[in-house]
Amino acid sequence: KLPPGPPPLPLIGNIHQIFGKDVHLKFCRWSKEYGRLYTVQLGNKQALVISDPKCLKDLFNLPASLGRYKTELFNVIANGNHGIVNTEGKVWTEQKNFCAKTLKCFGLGGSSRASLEPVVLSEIEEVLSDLRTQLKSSKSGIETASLLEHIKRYNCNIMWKIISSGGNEEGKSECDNRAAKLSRDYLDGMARAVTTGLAFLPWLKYIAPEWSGYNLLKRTADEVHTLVIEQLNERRKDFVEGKGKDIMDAYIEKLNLCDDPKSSFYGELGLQNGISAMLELVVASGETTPHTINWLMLYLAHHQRAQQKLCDEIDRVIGKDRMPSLLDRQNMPYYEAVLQESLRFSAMVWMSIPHELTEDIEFEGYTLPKGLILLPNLYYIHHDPVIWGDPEKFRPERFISEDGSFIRNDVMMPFGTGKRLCFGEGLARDIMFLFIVRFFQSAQIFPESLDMLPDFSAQFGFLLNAQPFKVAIKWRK
Ligand code: HEM
Repeated sequence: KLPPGPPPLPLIGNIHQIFGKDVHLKFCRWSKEYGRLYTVQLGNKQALVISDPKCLKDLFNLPASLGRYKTELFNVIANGNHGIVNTEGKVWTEQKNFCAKTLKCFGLGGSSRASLEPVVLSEIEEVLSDLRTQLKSSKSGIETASLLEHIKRYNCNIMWKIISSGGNEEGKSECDNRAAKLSRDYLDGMARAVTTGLAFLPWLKYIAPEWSGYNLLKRTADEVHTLVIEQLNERRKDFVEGKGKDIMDAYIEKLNLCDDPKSSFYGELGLQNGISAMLELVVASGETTPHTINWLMLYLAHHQRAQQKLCDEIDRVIGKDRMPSLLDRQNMPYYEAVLQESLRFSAMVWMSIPHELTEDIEFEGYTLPKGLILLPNLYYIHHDPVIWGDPEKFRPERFISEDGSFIRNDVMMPFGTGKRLCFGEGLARDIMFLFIVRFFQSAQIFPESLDMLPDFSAQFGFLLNAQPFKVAIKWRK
């Protein structure tokens, strides 16, 4: 017996009710009506929606919930079941552990921290310099700019450096020209696939491939696969063992050395897994990190007091003459609170990435069958009035204690929870910290005019993104 939920229609189930925009709000209304666990029917599949943080944690810590529901959203980029996001069992464990380890090594927060931090800071200087030039040449005389494209370029340049360019200039232009656009196109395809229902009705790809977003996903995935294969083959030619400088090198070495036919790194399958895993890193980071920074910018343009408090903290901890360093983070509780509140309020990855049960289990008095889709209602969890009191208010102070320190709150799960949570969290937090802190060390932002900033309603898709907006920028002395 499964928990109750909205009554389904024959064949399509509840799909007609979750079609179109703002579906996250519909799921929240059902959470209020049916409670912390309810069932929806998505075509021929049943899904359990979990809207309670403790239930979600308990469930996602069980090995049976580590399966992944294979939607077209990731099938195409994973070229079937390769890589990390779309795999389970041995392949998932091996690929995820390897990627997480190499990210630590070549990302910002690990052994290469000392070498990558200045590179990241110089990327930020470039964004600031571009903004200065753009604003000077603005004919209208109003110094306004949309920041999102700049932030995406910054993030993508860094990701591409970590994955495939080892920080050289060539990699950067490659990224600018192709990978950034491809990851954006792919995310657009994913957004379309969520609103058209393709995410849960795979047969739509046969009857409406263009309209459903499938063709966009497929075209983009094919192109980006070619891009990575080209690079990988080029690199393999003159690869020197032990001299790896990025994730692609680490993969080449691993593939070259693997002689165990049972390993997910072996032979042609190993190559497929490696390519999919690297692409998934680009896709998984390409929009999430920039849109989180973008939401934070929008909130701070609205909330000038919070912005001023952040600037004061930056001045106090870092000052005006020195560049920020990741080590400063531990001394900046208000920054941490602003970011945390932005992650909570936007609840950008609103339904996480669906899981699927790999075996029957007993849970909370119900028998949950193998194959059941698991949908974490992260939007509801981050907006539940019982937990937050005033969830519709942007209020970083909810994460600050009386003595001014940062309050960790276990209910926050913007990166998911359990054994399958996002392993890019550390890197995302590092990339965001350096950008946000250096930006507000240099500038302050204001609404273009009071009625020009959008409200906080989101553009609905796989992610909840802010509506396009511009801000006025004032450089700080
Ligand atoms: C603010 C930025 C980010 C947010 C909010 C975010 C959030 C999430 C969430 C909610 C999941 C689903 C977890 C689950 O399945 O239970 C996820 C998975 C994932 N994320 Fe992130 N993420 C962010 C940045 C990144 C970055 C920078 C990377 C790569 C370096 C990354 C790589 C991944 C991968 C590969 C998965 C799939 C993990 C798996 O299937 O085991 N993410 N992320």
